[in-house]
Amino acid sequence: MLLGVIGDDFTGSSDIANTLSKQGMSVTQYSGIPEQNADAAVEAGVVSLKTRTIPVEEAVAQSVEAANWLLQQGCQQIFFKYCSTFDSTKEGNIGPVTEALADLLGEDKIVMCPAFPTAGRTIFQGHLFVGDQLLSDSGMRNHPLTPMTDADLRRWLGYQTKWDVGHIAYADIESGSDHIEQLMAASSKSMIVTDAINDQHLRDIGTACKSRKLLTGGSGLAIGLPDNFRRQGLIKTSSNPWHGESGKAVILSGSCSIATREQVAQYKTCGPAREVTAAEIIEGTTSAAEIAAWALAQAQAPLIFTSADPQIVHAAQDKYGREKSASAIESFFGQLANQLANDGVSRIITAGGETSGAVVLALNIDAMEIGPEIAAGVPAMRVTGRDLVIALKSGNFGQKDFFKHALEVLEHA
Ligand SMILES: Nc1ncnc2c1ncn2[C@@H]1O[C@H](COP(=O)(O)OP(=O)(O)OP(=O)(O)O)[C@@H](O)[C@H]1O
Ligand SMILES: O=C(O)[C@@H](O)C(=O)CO
Repeated sequence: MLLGVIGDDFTGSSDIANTLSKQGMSVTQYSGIPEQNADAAVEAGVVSLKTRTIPVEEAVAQSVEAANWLLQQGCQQIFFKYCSTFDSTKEGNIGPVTEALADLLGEDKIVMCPAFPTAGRTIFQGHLFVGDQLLSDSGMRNHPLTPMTDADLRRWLGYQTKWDVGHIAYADIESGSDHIEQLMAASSKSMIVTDAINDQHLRDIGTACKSRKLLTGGSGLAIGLPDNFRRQGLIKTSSNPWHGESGKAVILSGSCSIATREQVAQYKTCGPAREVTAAEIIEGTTSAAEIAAWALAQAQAPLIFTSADPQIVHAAQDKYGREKSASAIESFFGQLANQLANDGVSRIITAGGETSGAVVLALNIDAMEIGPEIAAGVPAMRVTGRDLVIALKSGNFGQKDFFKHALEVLEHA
């Protein structure tokens, strides 16, 4: 294994696995830290954790353990993947996890670059944009767990770390990889926010970081990394033997992002859909078994969703508590997925990082092989050793008809 990635959620992990696979690396996504060694053919291993919103100490401990496993597999470089919208609170976890990984690896200049221009996330003068809006003006200001109320990455990261936070601005990034490499070499110990508004910027930053032991960012930053290994003759050309599954399918959506709510609304016009509320789950007026029975009785792939508008989410959080509502809903989706897989469902689409993590963990999935891209940042995946294909959609990703399109790719491609 050449490159080791630690993803702070499961959809983000499949996002970067998709990027690396498209750039020609042989990639496997692991669910949690594997107990065994990786297959020798794996060139990039992505360890998916569910650490984005757990307490800082736990996120740090799990990330360090994941890094140690990846180093044992021979990785030359570690990439800490977080969200392209920098999802975190003022307390962490991005800063503290980066500090701990830097200490482990002996790295003291670390790029912090969540930019993902393909999905409309760009960084300019240290500020993160979603399309033409500042992050703090975008739907992310209402995120159920990590409301992003400040677009200045330097300031937000500054709350989370004792390290100095540096910045390489657009004009320097435009000057290319040698210049970026020199600026990094000349800087003192720091986490360095790098502007990036297009893929060439990300390629140049990636090239400039060829000798760095640790990088951090969104999947966009990974675009230039396979070439660093390819130039050293370390990447083998591998074929990607993907095949889909034609059996029963289900869509599970716990994401409350604007994009997902639009996708839910669209799917409701053409397929069976059932909303489950936080109150029904928490007060036990419905159950995973009941919803599974409804799902299995549908002629077309059913959508089960808790996705709701911000005012509904806030009302549930005020009544039951933010953590309690999130964990009850996540555990509901986990039980539901388990029940449906036991009943023969072979295509599962999930929306939302936390939701996807809960589902993959409940299904006891060890590893997933990366197949064709369904939408930017979302690959079709095959669960290793099982007749099960899966797509984990990040909350903000995908076009309006994503669910219908994903069902087709998982079946036919
Ligand atoms: N109706 C609801 N009321 C309260 N909380 C909800 C409701 N529906 C979902 N949630 C919770 O909101 C959180 C949504 O986070 P999730 O990571 O799944 O989606 P996302 O943030 O849109 O996706 P991503 O992390 O990929 O951007 C989950 O913890 C989920 O359980
Ligand atoms: O970077 C992104 O936006 C996604 O891969 C993600 O992490 C969402 O959970």
